[in-house]
Amino acid sequence: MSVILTVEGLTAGYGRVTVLHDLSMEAGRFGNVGLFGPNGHGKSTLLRTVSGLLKAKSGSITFDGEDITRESPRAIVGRGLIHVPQGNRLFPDLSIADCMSLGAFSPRARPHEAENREKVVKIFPKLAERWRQRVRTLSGGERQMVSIATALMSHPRLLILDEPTLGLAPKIKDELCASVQEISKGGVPLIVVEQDIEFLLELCPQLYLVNHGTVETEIKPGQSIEHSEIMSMYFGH
Ligand SMILES: Nc1ncnc2c1ncn2[C@@H]1O[C@H](COP(=O)(O)OP(=O)(O)OP(=O)(O)O)[C@@H](O)[C@H]1O
Repeated sequence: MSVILTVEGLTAGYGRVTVLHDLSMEAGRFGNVGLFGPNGHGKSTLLRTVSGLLKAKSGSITFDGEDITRESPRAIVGRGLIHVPQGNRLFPDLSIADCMSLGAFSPRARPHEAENREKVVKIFPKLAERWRQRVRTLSGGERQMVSIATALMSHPRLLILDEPTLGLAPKIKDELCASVQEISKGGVPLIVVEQDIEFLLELCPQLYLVNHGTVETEIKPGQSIEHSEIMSMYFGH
C-alpha cells in the first residue's frame, strides 16, 4: 500500500481562533487510519480542512501526489476524496434513491453508478427495502447508513468517516460497525474518527491521538496497544 494523503504542518481554525497547530499526519501506507482524542481538540476541524470546507492558514495537504491545499470541496470530491461529516446531514425531502443519484453526480463517479448501487445494496440491504422513502422519515441509524451509502456512490478513493456511530443504540451501532468493516474489505482506505476505541483498534492499523489541535502520539502497526493504554492517553496517567 502507498501513502494517498499527506498533511504537513497544518494550521487552521475559525476566524481569529486557531484550532489546528502545525499538525502532520499521513494515510494509506498501512491501510485505514483512526483518529481519536478528547472532544473539541480538532479532529473534525482537521477533516473539514482536508476536504476543503475550511481553508488552511498554513501548511499543505497532498492527495495522491497532488497539492489540494487551496482546492474547492467540489474539486476535492471530484478527485475521490469523500468526507461523511458528523451528524448525517442530508436533504430531508429527498428519497434514498435520490440521495444515491446525487452521490454519483461527479463525472468521475457517474460511469460507476450501477456498480456502486449494487455494492450499496449488498452492504446496506435495509436501504433497498425502502428505496423510495424520504430521508426525514428514517431513523437515526438508517440516516447514517444513507450518509455512508451516498459517499460510496461518489466512488471514493479515500473515505473519511467522522464519528459514524455517534448517538446510535448498541444493536444498530454493531450493524453499522460491521458495514464499515465490509466497506474496508472492499478495498477503500478509510480515515475514521471514533470514540469507540475497541472498534477503532479492530479497524485501523495506524492511529493518531489528536490533542490540543496537533498529533500528540502516533501508533503504528505492530505497536501493540491496549484499550486501557489508550484510555490513559485520554485521561492522563
Ligand atoms: N464553526 C465553528 N466556529 C467556531 N469554532 C468552531 C467551529 N467548529 C468548531 N469550532 C471549535 O473548534 C474546536 C475544535 O472542534 P472540533 O469539532 O474540530 O473538535 P473535535 O475533536 O472533532 O471534537 P468532537 O469529538 O466533540 O467532535 C472547538 O473548540 C470548537 O468549539
